Amino acid sequence: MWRRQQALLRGLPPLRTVAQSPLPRAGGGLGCYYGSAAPEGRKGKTAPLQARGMVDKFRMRAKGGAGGSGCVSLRRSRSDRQGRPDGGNGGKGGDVILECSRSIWDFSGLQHHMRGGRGGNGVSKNQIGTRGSDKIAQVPVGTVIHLVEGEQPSFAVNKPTRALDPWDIPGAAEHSASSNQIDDAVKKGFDGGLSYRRIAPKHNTDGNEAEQEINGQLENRKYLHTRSKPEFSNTDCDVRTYPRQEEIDKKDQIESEDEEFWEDEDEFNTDEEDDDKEEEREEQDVQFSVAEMTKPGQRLIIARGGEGGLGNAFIMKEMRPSKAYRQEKIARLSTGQPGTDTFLILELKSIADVGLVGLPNAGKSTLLSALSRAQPEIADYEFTTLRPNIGSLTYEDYFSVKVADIPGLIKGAHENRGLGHAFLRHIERTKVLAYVLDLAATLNGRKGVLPWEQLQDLVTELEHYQEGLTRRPSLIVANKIDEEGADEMYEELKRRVQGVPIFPVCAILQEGVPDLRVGLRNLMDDSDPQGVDLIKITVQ
Ligand SMILES: Nc1nc2c(ncn2[C@@H]2O[C@H](COP(=O)(O)OP(=O)(O)OP(=O)(O)O)[C@@H](O)[C@H]2O)c(=O)[nH]1
Repeated sequence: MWRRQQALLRGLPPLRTVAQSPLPRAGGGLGCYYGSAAPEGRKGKTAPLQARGMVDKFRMRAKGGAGGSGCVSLRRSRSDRQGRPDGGNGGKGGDVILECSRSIWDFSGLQHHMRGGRGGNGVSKNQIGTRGSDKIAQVPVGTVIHLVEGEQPSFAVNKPTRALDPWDIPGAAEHSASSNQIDDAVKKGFDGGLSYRRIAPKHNTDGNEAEQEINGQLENRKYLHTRSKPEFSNTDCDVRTYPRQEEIDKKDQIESEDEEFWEDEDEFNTDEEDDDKEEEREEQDVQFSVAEMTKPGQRLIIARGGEGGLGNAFIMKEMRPSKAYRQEKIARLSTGQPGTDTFLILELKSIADVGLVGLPNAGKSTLLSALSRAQPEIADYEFTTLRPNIGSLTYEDYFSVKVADIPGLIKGAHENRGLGHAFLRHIERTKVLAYVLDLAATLNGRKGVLPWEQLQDLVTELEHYQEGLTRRPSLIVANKIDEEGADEMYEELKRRVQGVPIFPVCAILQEGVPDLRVGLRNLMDDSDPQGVDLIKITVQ
């Protein structure tokens, strides 16, 4: 479904869906599994080829932690037997954050469900509850986020250290940026309540908006009231009827255990039929590419923690509720807000300047290791490369080019043959394409494909995947020139393919590699570079 929709979006005829395909699923569909990421029941359905493959599409549900409950407490003393409210506000719930990291290759280490920590409950003596812990998941560079349900994710500004976060300091007077509950409640006031103090927004050092009282720190002020006796008294407000701290804790624990969020743990482990239904449903509402993670260290908040509930000290000072509604309002405002809920699809699209494309065994990985310091797996069998490898090529003037070695493509990859074309998404963003052709594929009795036919197959597959992809600046690497008879094959290739530069190379001995480096650089700088045109390839 996913592939079909992508094809439709690109204006191509829809490709066969996974369900229709008689061949094993090769990673195109949403929620596809590879290797260890696959649930038991599904492992048998995948080809052995994929057993060590990467997970480059992933569905994830995230929920911000609930805010802690505000405390309802009275401080009594000998001189004040009725006591006065001193319950602190609840702490904010933790966020769920995606962090871009160079050391992560795919989504195999992620969890399908993530949830921020719950904010701590407020405590007596006007102490604010602790902030819920953030849950951080590391994703690879090049992760694209599609939104199925929920709020748009937002990039986080540089976070303040925990020590500076006012929500972490018990009894701190500042309130969180989006302290909506406080703000709303204060603005609305209580029914029949007295005047309230206005809370003005301010910008704190980390760029987040914070709210602060105009007239100084909350805890430094006296308990202000227009009446002579404290309005909050045992008679006005029977503390026994309020949700006490222990009760709130107990209730919250039960709620969090009961929540559906954890119940549908098998949501992503259903069988293929359910998977397709799910994909169909998702298709209707997916918002594509709502965010992209392109720089290491970048942080994206995908689910926000809820605001903490208000403590009775704050409510009584700021809102001065009327007697009639007091209990009800305090009970409602003291409950922490739930965090936001999102359903996302993560997709990996590597970012590189040059994409090495070739049939299996053409020598792409060997070439990458010759061009850069990358050390991809190299072996004399097909599909050694099961995930894209990226190497960095640095020139004398410190100009740097990233080269991606894409797993081998075969004819019919768009119909899910071989590893399928799932990996082609990794070259969607490359600026330059380098077609690696094996000059020795048919030499010395080998039953391979002739180099110009290799090129034709590759170009056809790329065009099937994305129309116009092959118009990108391109060059040809004629590899394995050291083999017997490869020189003649190279000469024949030059006759049959026009319009793009061809570089004879022996990747294994690094011969011709310096010229190729220059060729790649020229192609990057060229103002009018050429792509490969099928018409300019003579096959017959
Ligand atoms: N003679 C010769 N052999 C080479 C050359 N370059 C690579 N090879 C050999 O070709 C085989 C395949 O090399 P790889 O680099 O793994 O090829 P690949 O294109 O990455 O293969 P896949 O991972 O299947 O996509 C290995 O045995 C290499 O040693 C070359 O320039 N000359």
